[in-house]
This record gives sequence, C-alpha cells and structure tokens, in this order.
Amino acid sequence: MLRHGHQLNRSICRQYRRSGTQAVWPCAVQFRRQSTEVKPTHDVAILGGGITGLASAYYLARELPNSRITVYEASDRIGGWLSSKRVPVKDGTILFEAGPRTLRPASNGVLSARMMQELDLAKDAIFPQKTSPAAQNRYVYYPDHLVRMPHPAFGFAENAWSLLTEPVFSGTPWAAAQEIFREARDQGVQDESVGDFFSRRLSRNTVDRILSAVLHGIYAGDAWQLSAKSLFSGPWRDEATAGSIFAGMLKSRADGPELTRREADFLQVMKSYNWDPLLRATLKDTTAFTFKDGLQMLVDKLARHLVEKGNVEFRTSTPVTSIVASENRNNVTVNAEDATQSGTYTHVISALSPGHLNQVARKLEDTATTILVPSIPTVTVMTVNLYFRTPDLHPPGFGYLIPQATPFENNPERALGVVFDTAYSPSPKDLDLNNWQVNDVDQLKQAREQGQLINVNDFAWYNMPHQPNKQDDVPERGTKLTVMLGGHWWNGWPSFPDEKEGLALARSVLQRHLNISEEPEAWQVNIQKDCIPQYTVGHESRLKSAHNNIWREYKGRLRVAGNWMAGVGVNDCLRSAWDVVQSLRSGMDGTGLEHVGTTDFVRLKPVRPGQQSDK
Ligand SMILES: C=Cc1c2[nH]c(c1C)Cc1[nH]c(c(CCC(=O)O)c1C)Cc1[nH]c(c(C)c1CCC(=O)O)Cc1[nH]c(c(C)c1C=C)C2
Repeated sequence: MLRHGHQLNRSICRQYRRSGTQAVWPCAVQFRRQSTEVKPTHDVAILGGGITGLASAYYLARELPNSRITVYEASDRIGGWLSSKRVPVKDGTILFEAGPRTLRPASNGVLSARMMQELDLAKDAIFPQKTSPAAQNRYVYYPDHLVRMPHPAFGFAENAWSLLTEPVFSGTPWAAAQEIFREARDQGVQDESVGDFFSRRLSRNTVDRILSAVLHGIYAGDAWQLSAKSLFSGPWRDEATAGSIFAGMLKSRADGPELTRREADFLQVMKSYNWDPLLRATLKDTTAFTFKDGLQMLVDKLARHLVEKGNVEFRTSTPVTSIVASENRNNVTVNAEDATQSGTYTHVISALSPGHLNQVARKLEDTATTILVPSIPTVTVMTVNLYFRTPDLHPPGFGYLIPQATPFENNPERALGVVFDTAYSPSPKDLDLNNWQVNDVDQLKQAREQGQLINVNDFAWYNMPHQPNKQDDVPERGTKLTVMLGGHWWNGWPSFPDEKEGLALARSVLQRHLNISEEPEAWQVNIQKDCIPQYTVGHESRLKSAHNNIWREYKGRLRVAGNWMAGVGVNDCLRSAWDVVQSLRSGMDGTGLEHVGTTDFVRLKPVRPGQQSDK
C-alpha cells in the first residue's frame, strides 16, 4: 500500500480503548477475554490474519466453542488483501477499494451471505439489482474500442448483430456450432492449458479475444499457462465423459447437473440454513453486493465479533519463524520471532501462502526449509483508484476487460481492465425522493414489513426505513474508476512501477480508451505483490503432493486453507476455512486438501423450463 495508513484497523483499536474493554485491540498486542477457564477441547493456532485466517477463527469459535484460538499475523493490520479507505475530496469523502470490491452470493458465496446475516451486516450492504447496468453491461476492449458483451436482456437482434459484426467474436459462433463434432482428447492427457483446451474445442481467436479477458478479470493470468482441468473442471470432464462440452451440457439439462458429493452436501447444508426471508429475496435479485464502507466492514465486524467471543487471541506484528510437530505428532509448536509469543498447540491452521508455509515448516531439529507445497506461481496486480469530478465519464456498466489479443499499440501499459466503481454506489440523485420510481414512503414501508423487496431505482432498499446506503458521501456524484495493471504481463520483472509511474500508466489507459483527460480529484495506487496464485497446468497434481507431504509430516495436526487451492476469490477463502473447520469438528483426519481430485459425483434433479433452480 503506497498511500494512506491503516485507519480502519486502528479505528477498531480506538473503539475498543474507548469502550473500556480490558485490553487494547489489536495494535501489536494480544487480546483475549477469557470468560471462564474451561480446559479447551482444541487449542488452535491460526497462521495469517487475512480473510482466510479470520474466517477460520470465526467458524472454529462457532463450531467448537470450547476451543482456544490464537491468530498470528506478521503485519500490524488484519484483513490481508481486503482494504477499503475513505479519502477526502473537495465536498465530502469517497471510498476506494485496493483489492476485491464486491462479493457474489452464488456458489461459495452463500458463505459470505450467511456471514453477513450472522454479523448483522445486511443493513450496511449495497445490493445492485440483477437488471441494473452494473450487472448487465460488461465490456471487452478489442481491438480499439469497447464492445458490450451479449446478454439475454439486450434482445436477439442486438446480440446477433454484435456477434456477426464485432471482430472480437470473429469465428466464435461458427466454432461453437461445430464443437459437438470435434474429436475428444486422448484419454491419457492429464491436463492442458485453458488456451490449448479451448482452441481445440472452439478456436484460437475465442481464447485470445474473449476467454483471455475473462481470465484477466479473475486470475490476472495467462490463458496459455492456466490449467483447464483446475479452472474449467466441468467442460474438461464433459469432453472425457460425453465426448464434447455441448453434449455434456445437453446431458446436464436432461438428467440434471453433476456435482461432487461433497458439493451437493454443502449445498444441502446451506439450503437448510435459517435465512432471513427478506435477505434471501434480496440476494435472489442481485448478482453482487458490497458494504457502505467497503469490504473492510466485513473484516472489522469479524474481528470485533471474535474479540467479543473471548476465546480468540490476536497476535499482530508477530512473524512466525517455524512450526515444528512433536515427535509423537500430538501437538505442534509455533515459534515466533518474539520468543515470548511462541506456543504449543493441538492444531495449526495455516492461512499462509504456499511459499510462506514452506519457509516456516520445519522437520524436527531441521534448520532447512521443508517443501510441503510444490511451487505455485503468483502474479502481482497494481490497482489504481481514481475519482473525477465530472460524472458519467464512461458508458453505464460494470467495467471492461482487455484480452491478450488487443494489439500492443492499443494497450502498451499492459492494463488488464478497468472497473467502473460508481456502479456499486447509489448516487445522491438516486436517493432523492423525487427521483424514485415509487415515492409513497408509507406504502413502501408497509410493503417492506410484508417481506416484499423494495428497489430504489437500480438498488434494493434493504435497510429501510433508514436511507439506502451509499459509499461516496458527496452532494454530486463524480466518476470513480479502478485501473488494473500487471498480472502475468509483469511475470519475471525485476521491479514494478512506483506510485508516480502507476498513476501515469493508469491515466494514459483512461485517456486512450475512454478519452478521459481530466485531472483526478483523488487517487490511490496500490501494489498487491504476489496476490493471486496461478493454477497452472498440473495444479491438481501439485495439490495432491502437498496433501501427502503435509499428512506425512503433521498427521492431521496442520491443516491448510486459502486462495491457492480451490478458487482465488474471497468466497473461496471462506469456503476453504469452512471445510477445514468442519473436518476438525467431525474429528476427521485431513490436511484441508483431502478432497482434491475426488471422483465421487452425484446428479441433482434436472431443472425443467420455467422452473426456478434452488439458490
Ligand atoms: C484485485 C484484483 C483481483 C482480480 N481478480 C480477483 C481479485 C481480487 C479475484 C476475482 N475477481 C473476480 C472473481 C470471480 C468470482 C467472484 O468471487 O466474484 C474473482 C475470484 C471477478 C471480478 N473481476 C473484477 C471485479 C471487480 C470482480 C468482482 C469481484 C471483485 O470485486 O474482485 C475486475 C478485475 N479483477 C482483476 C482484474 C485484473 C480485473 C479487471 C477489470 C484481478
């Protein structure tokens, strides 16, 4: 982080000082409010205070309430890549996100939705509607202009015209029509790159012009390095079992979608959860949500909740130097740089990156690094947040992605994409009663009390009767954008652009692509070093080796979680924390990687036309 301090973490610290709680949180000192001294069933050290570490502590404290939990964090703040900052502008304040900015409620996202309900955060959330431009309008920049991606809401004629005339789609509709007739891969192929897989099944243009853009937006990675088996496990399996991706899709429609048994069980557990009916309805109407003070609110609320629990201790500014299993594998000693913070635990959950875990993992009396996890490459992403006084400097939408095929002269900065952040916050105009589609507040309140969903223009008004939430506190909304740079384009670079260069690169992208030449009123440059692990070809077999190595050395006393195993997003981090805690709770042996490569599949009931799938 190159600008602005860690105000939000410090503000919790101040709040706890003010609230008269017995110790100061977290500010480099430990904090534990022990209610009654009961011998803990599990004494667990969690390594890493990012979202995975916090979520692990949260699930442990809930599922194993008699456990004792110690979270070790090397830096002086918690939250990892999640970092929201409120910054001043001429007439108010606006919110910048350095890392992830929204959460999707689908799939593993049910965990973030559930956490939001349990932490009473839904009243602070912002829910753009499915039908809003933010949800529907997604663009790709190719070769020298923005192209809106087809969406059912745009109608047949517009979508067909775009597919037939835009160079970005050149050859793709024809390749898709032929996919079912293409020969399936040799059964001996263990894995291949996403690029190789989809250029075999569809076309090279489809990969370079469309898929590579999608992969930029999720992994900031190279389509020709990332693993098809790990990233597109469904189509990868469909080719092997049904002969083609299209045939696999037809089979799913007829017989029902195929899931691993573990996934089906997870969905069942989530379905039977006692959802707030209004939140459930709101989530069905939205594709992504955020909070009025950004995703940092989730971190702060989680931390506060854990401190109040009493059985969680945070040790910030406490780098761990090694973790050593006892000879009989009954416990693990965590050694910290400050020896007074070292301790012996029944279990350790590592929420560290693989490289960091390898550095601290030691065999008994061994001083050399132990390779527990085979090397998993990472990429560095620079995010540049900018705020301009003039509103609507871009077309309405979520943002745009830049594929690998965009000619160098149209993207010499090697940008990956641009996010239109204003789309996630209602403007003061949206909140003005006179601009509402319905403006009889009493009628709206009555409807809300009956559990009906009320929308204020493009947003669900969940926190009624309070004013709908907004992120930017300004009387007239400007334009807020984030330019994403780097990723795989910067692989092997000995150093990265500094703050000044980053800002210049971002402004140059905006000038060329959106014709924005205005001076930004506020900006922030963030370099997220090694933030996204790359699931490159052979990823699954590396995870299997990691499982074997960790089991051999720690026999279930060390479990791993994080964004390097089953998805790089915040929701996936929550899921890996959830899985580790569930297996600890049920007394199962494991490492956190025991499910990798499972072949136990079940079919769900097919969804008939007109029928709604269960969310
Ligand atoms: C900070 C950079 C990140 C990039 N990808 C991710 C991060 C954190 C991880 C990620 N982004 C998305 C997903 C899909 C599933 C999901 O959980 O939503 C994942 C795993 C989608 C996405 N991509 C962008 C945004 C704003 C979102 C929504 C989720 C979020 O807020 O992160 C834009 C975007 N992300 C990256 C780039 C290069 C990019 C470009 C416009 C990298």
